[in-house]
Amino acid sequence: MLENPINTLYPINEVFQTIQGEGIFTGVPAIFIRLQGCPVGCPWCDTQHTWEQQPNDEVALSEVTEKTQATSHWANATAEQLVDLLKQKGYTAKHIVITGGEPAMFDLIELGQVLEQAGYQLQIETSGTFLLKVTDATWVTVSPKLDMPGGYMVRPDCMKRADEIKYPVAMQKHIDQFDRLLATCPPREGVSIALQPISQRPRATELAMKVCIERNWRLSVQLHKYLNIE
Ligand SMILES: C[S@@+](CC[C@H](N)C(=O)[O-])C[C@H]1O[C@@H](n2cnc3c(N)ncnc32)[C@H](O)[C@@H]1O
Ligand SMILES: Nc1nc2[nH]cc(C(=O)O)c2c(=O)[nH]1
Ligand code: SF4
Ligand SMILES: [Mg+2]
Repeated sequence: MLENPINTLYPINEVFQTIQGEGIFTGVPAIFIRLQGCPVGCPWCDTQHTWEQQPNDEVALSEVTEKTQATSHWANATAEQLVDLLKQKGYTAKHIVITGGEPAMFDLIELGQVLEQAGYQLQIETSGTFLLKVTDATWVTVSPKLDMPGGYMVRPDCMKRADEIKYPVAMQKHIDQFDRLLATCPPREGVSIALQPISQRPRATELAMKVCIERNWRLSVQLHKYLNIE
């Protein structure tokens, strides 16, 4: 039995099965559930169509699950509806990535409990700027967003809960900002740290590789963009 079965509605932008292209789980077959809405405002964000949750963009769940291109259309779904959908689609992956948008704007406990009961392992991709409401078993990937236009701050409790840190970089200034974050809001001992070059820019990739080698951090290159998959 769930502790609070209240049939929370989650705003869904898209659901698809692919290969995880980022972070520690790179290469793992995964189902992505992308939630609508993010106020953080990273200028280089690759999912800007998920930022606004406009009432006029609400569509039927069947429409978002059949998307062939990125749009700002979204549909409400309960956790149970999502489990039914994954079964109906015949997806074989057992790893589910909850992303967005900023999924940590929502209470993800019920979603996590229902998906875990159905046999899935959950991962959340988050900027670390909202209080996390996830199950204990959820793998938390924090991709810290520092000094972004939305004015949100990375939370020390998110940094402590992180199972991995995956920081987007393009220039030395970003490394300096990250160093200050690590000094003031340290993650747990031994947590994996990766640098992720912003938008595959060659200079960003060179910088990320250089710093990763110096610090013994990992490189995360958004494999899906090199493979031209979702
Ligand atoms: C689109 S975000 C959604 C989840 C959450 N809002 C976050 O920022 O972690 C998913 C991941 O993509 C990364 N990302 C977004 N745009 C990117 C870009 N242009 N280049 C590299 N990484 C990017 C984010 O840093 C994050 O790790
Ligand atoms: N293949 C693939 N891997 C990903 N890892 C994180 C993604 C995201 O947008 O959160 C993502 C994505 O959009 N596609
Ligand atoms: S926090 Fe994530 S979804 Fe929001 S703007 Fe930044 S990268 Fe995009
Ligand atoms: Mg992506």
